[in-house]
Amino acid sequence: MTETENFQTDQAPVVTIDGPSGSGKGTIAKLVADRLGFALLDSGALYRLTALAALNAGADLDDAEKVARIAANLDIRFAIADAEVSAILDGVDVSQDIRMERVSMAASKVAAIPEVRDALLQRQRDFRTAPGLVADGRDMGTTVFPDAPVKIFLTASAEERARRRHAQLQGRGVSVSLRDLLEDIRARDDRDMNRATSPLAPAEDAVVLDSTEIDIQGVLQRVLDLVQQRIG
Ligand SMILES: Nc1ncnc2c1ncn2[C@@H]1O[C@H](COP(=O)(O)OP(=O)(O)OP(=O)(O)O)[C@@H](O)[C@H]1O
Ligand SMILES: Nc1ccn([C@H]2C[C@H](O)[C@@H](COP(=O)(O)O)O2)c(=O)n1
Repeated sequence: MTETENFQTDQAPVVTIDGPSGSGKGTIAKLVADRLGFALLDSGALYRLTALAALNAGADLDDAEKVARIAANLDIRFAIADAEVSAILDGVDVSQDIRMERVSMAASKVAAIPEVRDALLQRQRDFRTAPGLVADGRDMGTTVFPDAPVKIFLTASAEERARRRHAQLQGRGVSVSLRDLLEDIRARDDRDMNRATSPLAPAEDAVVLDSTEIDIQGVLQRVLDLVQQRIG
């Protein structure tokens, strides 16, 4: 890479969208990236891929050193076809597998390991590229891209997030109880917000957007307005 390309990459604007599970980060991040022609980072997918690789290896998820080694050596890539992003682990498309509930819970556990977060930090920063990046996760605005010009903290009530997830799963033909989903969401919120390293929290300079009563188009418009104000 030439010095000029490197400069452009380091300076490329980043829009960070952090928030709890099911608040709509992934949906909004994709729409915003499409509108702006920016690259997209789904940082949760990296934790999910680490969790799946650790489960596949039969690793004890409490073995921080081992799981961190797995995170540091992940053989992954993201492929884009028909506007859909697929996650490839060791050459296999695992896009569906990483969304399974057991992987979600495992991801939340491995994400609490500081050594795993360190191992994934540079990999996330490497997504920054011209003309810009939209990054969604839990610590995009606080830790990974603290200099981002646009930071959103997207939230919604736990009940509404459980309802959305329930509808999403039903749409895919997966039957789960709303009560179980709500419990699950609360357990993940608790773990994500209370871990010692990079806990889920709005950056000081983030705009907090509560989408409980705002539909997807409404949230998208608010984010685009903010991008217009901050980046032009
Ligand atoms: N403002 C909204 N109003 C209604 N439904 C929404 C809204 N935002 C997102 N959804 C729906 O909620 C579900 C969850 O959204 P999404 O997967 O984007 O959340 P997320 O924050 O990325 O979750 P996770 O962190 O668990 O990956 C999806 O079915 C999505 O279509
Ligand atoms: N920057 C991030 C992204 C995700 N995580 C954790 C939080 C979840 O428990 C898990 C999966 O994320 P999701 O795909 O649901 O967004 O990974 C995190 O700690 N930091």
